[in-house]
Order: sequence, then structure tokens, then C-alpha cells
Amino acid sequence: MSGLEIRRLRVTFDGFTAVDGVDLDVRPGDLRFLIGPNGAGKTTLVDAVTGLVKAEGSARFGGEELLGRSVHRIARSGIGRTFQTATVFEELTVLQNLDIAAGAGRGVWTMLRRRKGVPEPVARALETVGLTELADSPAGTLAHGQKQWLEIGMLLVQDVRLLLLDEPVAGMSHDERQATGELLQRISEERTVVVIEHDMDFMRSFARSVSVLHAGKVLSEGTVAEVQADPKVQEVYLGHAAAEATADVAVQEA
Ligand SMILES: Nc1ncnc2c1ncn2[C@@H]1O[C@H](COP(=O)(O)OP(=O)(O)OP(=O)(O)O)[C@@H](O)[C@H]1O
Repeated sequence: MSGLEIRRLRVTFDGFTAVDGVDLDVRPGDLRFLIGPNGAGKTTLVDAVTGLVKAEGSARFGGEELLGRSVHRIARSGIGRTFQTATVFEELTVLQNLDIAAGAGRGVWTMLRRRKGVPEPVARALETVGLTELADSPAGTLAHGQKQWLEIGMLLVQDVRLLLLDEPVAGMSHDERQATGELLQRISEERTVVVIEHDMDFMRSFARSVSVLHAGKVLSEGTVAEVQADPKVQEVYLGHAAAEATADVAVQEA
């Protein structure tokens, strides 16, 4: 079973190189965190893999080349992503949201009709993301964290094999972060999961492996301990923190 294999990935915007020759391997069962300062190229890398921006090089999943395919074809290859803000249908119930996600090929009315029983994949996704009790609640009434879990559930019912999650715990409470970390660990046992994250505590608690991006390149890679001990990473993060502190002082003094 092969996971995500990225080679010499390059994305340029009007002459500016946002992703600059990235090699990345994420094996199934891994829970890879992609970290790095603002503008490092993390989201652009995910955009390239999901077909939202044009890229050079190669990005293969399960041995299949993704670059050059349409967004829809990539999605049909078992690749799904979430964005920083959850995109669920607020007026529909949790169950209806999952039904729609699962329902490629079925008519909308079939999906929305009240019916006995819940299809097995939907029931399993509800259970995995911990929303079984809330199946009949409108998605709009869910707490922020629960909406993110619903979105992850919508990927699970589509049997997505590679999940690319952009800052999944942004804005979550401590308990929601903990629950999300545990959820990602469970999911990644059977799938390949890549998480873009700025929350270092969350990364330290739940990452199985880490890639640090800086200025469009992979600066460092390894376990949390290896990456934290890397002087290049410390320099980028400390330099970054120092620059922010200086900017804060400058703002306060202005
Ligand atoms: N559509 C675009 N057109 C021009 N430049 C872009 C575009 N998208 C991203 N960039 C630039 O590419 C660089 C990488 O951006 P990207 O959003 O991938 O960084 P990031 O690591 O995800 O940052 P953050 O952590 O702030 O989300 C940035 O300098 C950004 O301004």
C-alpha cells in the first residue's frame, strides 16, 4: 500500500515561487504534520495536490499521478481536504450532511426523504466522529468543533484514503482539541492523514511525523523530537518569534 509521494513539486505565481522543489513521502498509517511560518507554502502544497493550483513535478497517491488531473477527478481518486472554515450545510441535519456526502449517484430527494435505518458507512462515520447522538440535529446548531468533526465525517463516508486538513483545531477549546487529536489518530490507522497546523502543543501531542516547510522548501523532517532538536528549525521559529516581538514593540511604540 503506497501513500503520498511528492517529487520536485514546484508552484509559481507570476514569477514568485511559493513551493520550491518539495519532496515528501507520507505512508499510510502516518499522521504527518506540516508546519512552518506564515507563507511557507503549506496551503499551496495542499492546493497543488488537490488540483486547485497548477504545479510542476509529481504528486502520486497510491501510485497514481495527480498533477494535471481536474479537482473532481482527484477527489474521485480518494483524496479529500478540509479548509480552515468548516463547509457544512447548516440547515440540514448531521445525518443529511453525511448522506449527501455519501450519496454520489443518488437523487437529492432520495437522500433527504425520511427513511428507516442509516446506511452502514454513514453510521460508522457518525460513530467515528462522535456525532451519533446528534445525528438529527441541524448542523447549524453544532459547536464549532463538532462542525469540523462533521466535515471529517463527510470525508470518511466518501471513503477518502488521503485526508488533507488545514488547521483543523483553529478556534477549538482545549477539550475539543484533545478529542480531535484522538480522532485523527484513529482515522490515520487506516488512512493517510496530513495536517497543516500552527498549534505547536497540538502537534507535539499528536503528530507521528513532522515536515517543516520554510520559504517553499522542506527545512526539516522527522519525529517531533528530531524536528524540535534541529537547529535550522529553532532558527526559523525563534527568528520568526523575535521578528514578531520586534513588530509588536514597534506597534506599541507607534
Ligand atoms: N494565488 C496566489 N497568488 C499569488 N501568491 C500566492 C497565492 N497563493 C499563495 N501565494 C503566496 O505563496 C506563498 C505561500 O502561501 P501559503 O498560503 O501556501 O503559505 P502557508 O504556509 O500556507 O501560510 P499560512 O500558514 O499563513 O497559511 C505566500 O507568500 C503567499 O502570499
